Amino acid sequence: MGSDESLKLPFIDFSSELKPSTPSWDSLKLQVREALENYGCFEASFPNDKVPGELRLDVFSSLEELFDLPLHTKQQSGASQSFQHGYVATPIPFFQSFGMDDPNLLDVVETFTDKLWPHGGNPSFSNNIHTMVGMVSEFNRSVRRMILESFGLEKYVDEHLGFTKYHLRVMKYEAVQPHDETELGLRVHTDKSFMTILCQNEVGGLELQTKKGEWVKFRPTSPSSFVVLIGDALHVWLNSRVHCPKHKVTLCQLHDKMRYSFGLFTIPKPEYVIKAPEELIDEKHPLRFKPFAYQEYFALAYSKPGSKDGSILHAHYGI
Ligand SMILES: O=C(O)CCC(=O)C(=O)O
Ligand SMILES: [Fe+2]
Repeated sequence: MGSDESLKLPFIDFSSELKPSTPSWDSLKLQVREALENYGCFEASFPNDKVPGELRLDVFSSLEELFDLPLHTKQQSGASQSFQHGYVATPIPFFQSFGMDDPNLLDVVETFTDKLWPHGGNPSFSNNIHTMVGMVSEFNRSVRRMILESFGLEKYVDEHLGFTKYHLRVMKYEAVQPHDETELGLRVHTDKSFMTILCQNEVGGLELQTKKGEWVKFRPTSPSSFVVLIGDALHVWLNSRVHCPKHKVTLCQLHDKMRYSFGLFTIPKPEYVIKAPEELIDEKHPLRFKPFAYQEYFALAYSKPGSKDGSILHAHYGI
């Protein structure tokens, strides 16, 4: 099915102060819940004092610098055991990515940077990435608190926030010579995370599928927007009360610019057992998934090629 050009992602303006128990917080949390129930995602916009436009530009120039390194240097960041870690490159279209666990820790980012720039590291790269991760992860904690509050699950907030870690993936997409007008940059999948927050440079391409099955192209309303989306882990933990959107990236052949994106994935700690709280289980909402340890699902999802679209989740754990 093609995308419906008239559809837009829900848009939420986060310019007010994000302080729990304030009227603006309570209004935002209802908007967040409504967007996630129907779309599983939304566009979040921030004023310049929260995520400065210059920081965004600095992050994208740092990514250009990173992907411009010679191939053998990029491979030194650690061989990839899975799509998740180290450097990955695929030829058509030319897609490259780097994955890093715990990017919220400055020494982890610096160790990564020192491997790639062995003569003195690259302090501005480390600072740009680490600062952006800090801002996005703080925002992510607020959104998850809003979601739990909106379902009356305040008592789980500390447990939920405490059992998560972060993973960063940065990507570069390059369209190759046309076979067709558009081509697939990243195939259809759901994220395995609790939540993912993405930002991209000015080159579009992200498409997400709504609960009704329509594909929506993400066209940012403002250049300072992020996309927030639900992954399998939160979909299961919330007993399917929020949608988990399949998504993909398509590239327009006519675009001669590179597409860069930055994704911060909030993931459960490996041993965390994902089990819906009893408050979300009733006659109208029977338990939808058997509980499982996150590492078990993660290993399963990455062991079977072609199983990234969420079907394996339903096949193994669906009730
Ligand atoms: O590049 C993008 O905008 C999307 C990336 C994505 O969906 C992923 O890494 O899981
Ligand atoms: Fe994704």
